Amino acid sequence: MDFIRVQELHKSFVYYRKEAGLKNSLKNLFARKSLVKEAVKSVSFDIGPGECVGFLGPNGAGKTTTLKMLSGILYPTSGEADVLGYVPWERKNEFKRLFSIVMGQKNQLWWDLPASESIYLNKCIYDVDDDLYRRSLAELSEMLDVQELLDVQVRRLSLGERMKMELIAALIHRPRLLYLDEPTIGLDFPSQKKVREFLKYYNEQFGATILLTSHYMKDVEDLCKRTIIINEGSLLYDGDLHKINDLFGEHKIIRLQFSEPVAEQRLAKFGKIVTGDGYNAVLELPKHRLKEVSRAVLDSFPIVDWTIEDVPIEESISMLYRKESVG
Ligand SMILES: Nc1ncnc2c1ncn2[C@@H]1O[C@H](COP(=O)(O)OP(=O)(O)OP(=O)(O)O)[C@@H](O)[C@H]1O
Repeated sequence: MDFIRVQELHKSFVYYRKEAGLKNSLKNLFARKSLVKEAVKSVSFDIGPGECVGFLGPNGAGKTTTLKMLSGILYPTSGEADVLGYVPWERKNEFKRLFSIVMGQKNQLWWDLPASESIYLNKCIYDVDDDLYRRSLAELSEMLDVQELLDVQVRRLSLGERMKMELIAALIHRPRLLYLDEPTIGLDFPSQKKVREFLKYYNEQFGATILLTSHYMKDVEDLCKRTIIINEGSLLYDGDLHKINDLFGEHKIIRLQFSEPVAEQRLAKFGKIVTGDGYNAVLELPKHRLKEVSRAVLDSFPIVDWTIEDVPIEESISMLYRKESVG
């Protein structure tokens, strides 16, 4: 049975344009111009139990709007969703106990109180029994290495420490489903890594299902085998993250370093020059030309070093955003 089933989900926002100035404010009182933004357009997908799925798209693609509908914060304009057997926007209490949503850009903890107080409040709201609460708090705070900080006022914590507390508060009732909206935004690399390791542990240890949005590709590469990509509200791709490269024909990258400058015109006949500054160049070419081009390049230029790599996944995803749809 599917854990999340989304069918033709659609969300339009009606909003009003308000021009600046007192005169325009008065004019708006009598004649407001309404505009419609279609944030999510007939999106459908299924997610199975225990899956960890990356939910990607450029700014304004409709990711947060979709997550808000799937957690019952927003009503859709049309379409259906079944999440763990519930219709999210009916907001049944039993449903609310089964999931958590963590937003990297929003603080859900009490700012002036220690994180332990907000965590305890969630224990009471979710009616977590004392034994499970003690075990979960000890386990989660140890995993995230923040035991010493639980009793520090939230406003005195660093961004990374606060995000770890947000995660503990969100997971104290052991939800089966976790929506994560940019959980590593603004964190330094060690904190990003720690949060990723922790999410992996939570997914594996408790079989939790995770739907993750992030603009850091490393988050998605480390955690999610499957990726759903949307742009301008429409679904563009649903599948294996690393198969995105195949959509554009298999290409490879050759990275070259020369002992003396090489003119770009001489390189151009071997492939598309991605970057080049005389002493270094990056060429992109179809995989079937790899052998022939490698040999020719090695014979023709004063090579100091060279490597062959896959096209970076970010590059393919940007190409996907620029295309209207993929057949
Ligand atoms: N309440 C609202 N009223 C009008 N338009 C809205 C509202 N909320 C969101 N939008 C618009 O809907 C579109 C999708 O927004 P959404 O926040 O879902 O994007 P996103 O994919 O999460 O983007 P980001 O990566 O920047 O967070 C945007 O163009 C946004 O301006």
